Amino acid sequence: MILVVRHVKDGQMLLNEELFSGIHRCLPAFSYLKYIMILFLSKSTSTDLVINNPSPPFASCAPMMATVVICTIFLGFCVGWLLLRRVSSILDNVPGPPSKSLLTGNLVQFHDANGWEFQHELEQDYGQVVKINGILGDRQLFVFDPAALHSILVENETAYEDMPKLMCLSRLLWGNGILSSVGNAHRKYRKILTPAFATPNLKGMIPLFYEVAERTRDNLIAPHVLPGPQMLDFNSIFSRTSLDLIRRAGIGYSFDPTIPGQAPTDRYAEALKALIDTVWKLALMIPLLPWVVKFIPFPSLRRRMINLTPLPALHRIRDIVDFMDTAAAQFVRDRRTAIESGDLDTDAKDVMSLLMKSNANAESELHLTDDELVASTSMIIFAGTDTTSAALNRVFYLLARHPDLQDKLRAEIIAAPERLDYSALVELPCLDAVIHEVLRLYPPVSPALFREAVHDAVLPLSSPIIGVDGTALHSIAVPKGTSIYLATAAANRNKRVWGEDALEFKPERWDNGKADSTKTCGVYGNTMTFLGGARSCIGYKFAQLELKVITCVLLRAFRFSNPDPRVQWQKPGVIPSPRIDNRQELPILVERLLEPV
Ligand code: HEM
Repeated sequence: MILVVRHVKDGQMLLNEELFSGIHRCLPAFSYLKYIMILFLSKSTSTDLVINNPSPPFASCAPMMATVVICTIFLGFCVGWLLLRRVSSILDNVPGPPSKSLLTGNLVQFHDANGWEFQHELEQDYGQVVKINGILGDRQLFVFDPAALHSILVENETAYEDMPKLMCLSRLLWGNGILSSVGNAHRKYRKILTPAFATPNLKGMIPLFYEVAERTRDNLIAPHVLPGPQMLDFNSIFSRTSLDLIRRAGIGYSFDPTIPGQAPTDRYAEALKALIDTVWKLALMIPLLPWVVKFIPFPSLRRRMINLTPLPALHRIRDIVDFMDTAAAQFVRDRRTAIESGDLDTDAKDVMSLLMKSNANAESELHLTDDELVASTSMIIFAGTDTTSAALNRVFYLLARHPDLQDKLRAEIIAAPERLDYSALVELPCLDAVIHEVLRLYPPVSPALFREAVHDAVLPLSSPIIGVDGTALHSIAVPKGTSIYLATAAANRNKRVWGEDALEFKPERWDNGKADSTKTCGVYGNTMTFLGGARSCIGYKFAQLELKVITCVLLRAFRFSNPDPRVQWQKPGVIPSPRIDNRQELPILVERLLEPV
């Protein structure tokens, strides 16, 4: 599908061997077959020329028939061999749901809009590691055992990689950056990006968060609630707010948010949203990407093929990627010029300014090229936008449904100064508990996090599961190429970690740091929302601070209630979103508490 891009280096493409090695290894044999066909055909041509030696009836068809027979036998052999590989596996003893289809296994149930429910069933009905069926009976694992997650993300991290297919997708969309790199290249990005997210820099970003929060209050909400309580669509408000947050504090460029009901004026916001939706429409083609890149290594040729392919979604992706790429490249050029000419505000606090300033002085092995900076810009915007708006949607939906909790939280906020600094924000106990509990019970990126075993490995288990044959399994042997779903939502609701009330929304569980006795490798408090280990979310403190600032500013000014009862939380892509009749929407009743500024 998204064959557009510029930066793809052939050698970096990895194949999902478990799914593809069979077919891949057959390719030389297919070429051989083609060779035989050519031989037969050329032989047939030459017989035609021997006029004086007439052939018996059907003789001229014989080579063709032989070819067809050989092809059929060979193809049958290949398909049989592929299926045989699936017939028995070392993972068969791991319990899991029956396959729904020979072709797609459980994947449709797992990934459709209501996939959350199916995943919830897995977590309720089976052990902390569940086997599900993939394409043509490929065995995959759904994992939320704390010891197994620790092994995948920390202890034995090099044995597992982010899905090569998704890496390939993100490299094609944005180029080489933190989300699309592995090994040393990834470590380089982490090393140069981490300081931008360190506490002293985050402290400097808080005024930027307030600026955006107050703009949301004054421009997006207040004008609509002047005549009295109003139902407003908070999904669109928070989409604009989260993009504004990342543009202001992430890349240091701001724009005026649009008013709900009017057409959005910012093309970048539209482009980002449209990109994710459109890519998801072609999700079934993602597994083919590493192949496409391998066999069509030239971006210009891939582009020509896209232009010729009559798939409107593909053309849309091409145009969006072009647009985002141009915008990010322009941004990087302007920033570099400003740094070189000394015009960049020395107090600029946004992530990209900090990154580009430190990049200008970085040692050569850490230095990022302009292309890498362009990729980083797009990736930071991508990673920090929909995630934040999904979290804001949940926070305000839950506060609207829990009026007592909302009143308690508002009282805490009103008792504090209007603009809080870093330490005050992290110390408001009710605010801290609400944000932690929302992120625990409803992780915004879930359950769409994948890894693939790059060599044979063993998954340790914190408690044994009972295998299909009735024996207790204390660990699971994982063959190379196995796809693994990191079941973060299931981990966050694991009764063995959180107790019998794990499924309840109870912010008070965070009182006195009760929820904090370490049992998992999550970045804090046993939650896997931001993952753990070397690829954990680099922006997790940034994200929590922005959620806190928005909550403080909006709860001071408004009361939220009565979310539309038709709202359903669905997962059309990787991020669950509120929907009514298949439209993304979150109507909540809002009334003004303060005089407008
Ligand atoms: C509530 C909001 C957020 C959630 C739930 C979230 C969650 C995550 C998760 C689960 C990952 C790991 C993905 C994987 O390895 O497959 C991740 C990675 C990442 N996140 Fe976030 N994120 C959030 C907000 C942000 C923000 C605001 C930023 C930037 C300002 C950000 C930047 C990143 C980056 C750059 C990575 C890639 C890290 C790496 O590969 O080393 N995230 N995020």
